[in-house]
Amino acid sequence: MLSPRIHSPSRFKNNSMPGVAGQSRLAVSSRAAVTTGSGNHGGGGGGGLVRAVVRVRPGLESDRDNKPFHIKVVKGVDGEDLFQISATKSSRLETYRLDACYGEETKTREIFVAEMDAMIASLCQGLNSTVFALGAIGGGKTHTMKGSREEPGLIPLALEKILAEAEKTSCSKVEVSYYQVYMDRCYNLLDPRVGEVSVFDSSQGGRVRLRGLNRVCVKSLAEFQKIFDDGCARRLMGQTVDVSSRSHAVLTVTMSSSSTFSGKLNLVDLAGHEIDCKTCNDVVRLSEQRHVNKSLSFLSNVISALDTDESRVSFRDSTLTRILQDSLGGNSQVLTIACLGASSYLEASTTMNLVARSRHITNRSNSLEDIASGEKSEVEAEPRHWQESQPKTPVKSVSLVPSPMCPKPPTYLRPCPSPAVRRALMTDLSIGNSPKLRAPLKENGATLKAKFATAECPTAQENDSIQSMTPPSNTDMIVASAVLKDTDIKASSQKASIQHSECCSTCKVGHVHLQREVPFHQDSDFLCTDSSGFVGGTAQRPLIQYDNPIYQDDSPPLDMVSKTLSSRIGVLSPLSSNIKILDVARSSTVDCSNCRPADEDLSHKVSHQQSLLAGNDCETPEFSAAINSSRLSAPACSSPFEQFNNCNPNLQRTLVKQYLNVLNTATREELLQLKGMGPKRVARILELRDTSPEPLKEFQDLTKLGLSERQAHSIFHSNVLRQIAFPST
Ligand SMILES: Nc1ncnc2c1ncn2[C@@H]1O[C@H](COP(=O)(O)OP(=O)(O)OP(=O)(O)O)[C@@H](O)[C@H]1O
Repeated sequence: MLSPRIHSPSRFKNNSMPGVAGQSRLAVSSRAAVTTGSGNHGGGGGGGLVRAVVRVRPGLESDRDNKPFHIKVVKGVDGEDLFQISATKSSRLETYRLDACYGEETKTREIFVAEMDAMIASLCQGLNSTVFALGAIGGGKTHTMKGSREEPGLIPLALEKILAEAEKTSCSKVEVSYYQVYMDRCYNLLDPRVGEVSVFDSSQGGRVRLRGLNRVCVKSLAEFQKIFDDGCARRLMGQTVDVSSRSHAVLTVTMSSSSTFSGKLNLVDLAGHEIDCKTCNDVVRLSEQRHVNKSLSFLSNVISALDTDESRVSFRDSTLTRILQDSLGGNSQVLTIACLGASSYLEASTTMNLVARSRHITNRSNSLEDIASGEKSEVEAEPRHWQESQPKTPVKSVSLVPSPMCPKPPTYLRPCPSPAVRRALMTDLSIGNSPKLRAPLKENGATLKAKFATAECPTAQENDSIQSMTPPSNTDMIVASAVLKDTDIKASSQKASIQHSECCSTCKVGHVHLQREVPFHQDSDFLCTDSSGFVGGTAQRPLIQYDNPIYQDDSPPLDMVSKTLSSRIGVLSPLSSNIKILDVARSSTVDCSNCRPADEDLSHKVSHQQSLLAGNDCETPEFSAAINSSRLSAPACSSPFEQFNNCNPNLQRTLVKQYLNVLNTATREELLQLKGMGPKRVARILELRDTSPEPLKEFQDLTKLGLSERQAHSIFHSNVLRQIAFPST
């Protein structure tokens, strides 16, 4: 069976929907459902009309042995019932103030009675409502909304009830439209001939009009079921995990009477969010998923803003929210159902955050009960103490885009660093740069460097427990204290191992891609999209994915980045020394005497660190100066290739461009003077030039000359880099 279990709460509340007095949640079996909240919509919010509930589906055959998380109800400080989702294999847990929780045994009809009866009553009075089923792929959204013949979903149940109500008031007309929003474009599902539906603003008071969307009048459930089934068959599905919906499907039911009112009910089966790297997606799939995740983030922003009664709600950020605008704002009711399957803890918490971001109360990555001894707390306490005593330094170098939507720092978001910073991180992504830190790491049998080099990553299980070990923001301090306390090898070893764990904790499976880690300032608000499209919010979500990393879990980017920046920026060195190095480098005289031995450098760092601790010198080296200094001071003793890697990326690009330019334009004689260019290769270049004026545009184009990549590098190296390093040769 699936792990999530609903622990019955000690008390239940009558939790009524507006418009229907006395509608009781007790209609739902106490064994399977839990309700909390203050009795109004949006129990945790500002008294808005947003209800956030969770439905946990039973385990399927494929979920066997997969117990990624538990859900339980706990008592809040003031005695209220709170929902807690906790990882099975670690002590990570998050707490939300939700309105209800429906367990594995709850039938859709029970949810309908509890949540939607009142909505339909409101519809009859001319109010608009929207129901969203949201969750990861395979979470049970379609089962909840559409259902099956054996267990009809909320859509057929709603239609059944609406048609019954319409019959009572003989003048009411029930019409349905059905469309999908795919890659932010709207398509009619009832009439395939129409194709794309145009969304444009109407001249009447900010309303949105949909040109090409037809409404079909339905009189009986059988009639509706046929239309609906046809529409469902047209919905875009992917084959990645079983059959998965790749678009948001919206069924809009309009109930109107010629004289009095016209209410609208939107029933939305959202596309599932997913961590794209898990499924080795192709380009189209990635793009689809990116759109899905992005639109879900925008929807979450809207829900959160409505829930907290914010004065500005950004409906226009995505097509879906733009279309649904008139059924979300004002006095419309919104019901969000978080459908949780047996996905990972991360996916479950992402779902919860998307649905109930503004109800997110706590987020703990470690729990004292789970810590066998006090050892870890001590290890954490020291860096924290150190951190508190320090001025904020290197991370501010990374510019962050402030988000107007995020009142709290979203823990899963990290801003993308500039390519230069990424490169800098990549080159220095090794704690092993410090011999004193390397020693304890070696002692532990696994240096970070080795870890990264061999691309070893913790397993999912390890990862969860790793994440629970220490809060992310401590690692930088751990690095610092490890450098400082060289006498305390044991302590350093402990700290270094924690640091190592954190650095690797961003991925659960597969390999590590060095470029994926990006700086993250936890004290800042910012808005950033990742490759999978998530935008803003406070959801626990992994984010930036460069090239082809595989990650699954929330990560401590601050630590790793602080660490790497520390080594790159030279934050532990005094400004004066940076300037000195810079000056030496600028003098353009390559002199090995300027390269201080590592130990000397370290002692320098230590002495500066000690002076920092003593509060004597709080100066922070300029980021750019430090970058330059480390780049410029290094090459004296390094190979030309290392120099090339160390030099400014713009310079690298320029050199490559110049080199290719020479190959594209030089005469035959000039080309023959180049190293590695024999008559055959030169002839090939001239041949290529006949076909195109600029045949070599990229470095990779050198393979057109019949060179392997290695040969191309080697020739480039001998022609260009040697000239830089040893101009006299
Ligand atoms: N409450 C439930 N009881 C029994 N089976 C369920 C329940 N919820 C979901 N399932 C089953 O789980 C599987 C996945 O559910 P479903 O297709 O509804 O997921 P989904 O969230 O719509 O996925 P996707 O985003 O990929 O479309 C289906 O086989 C469905 O029958």
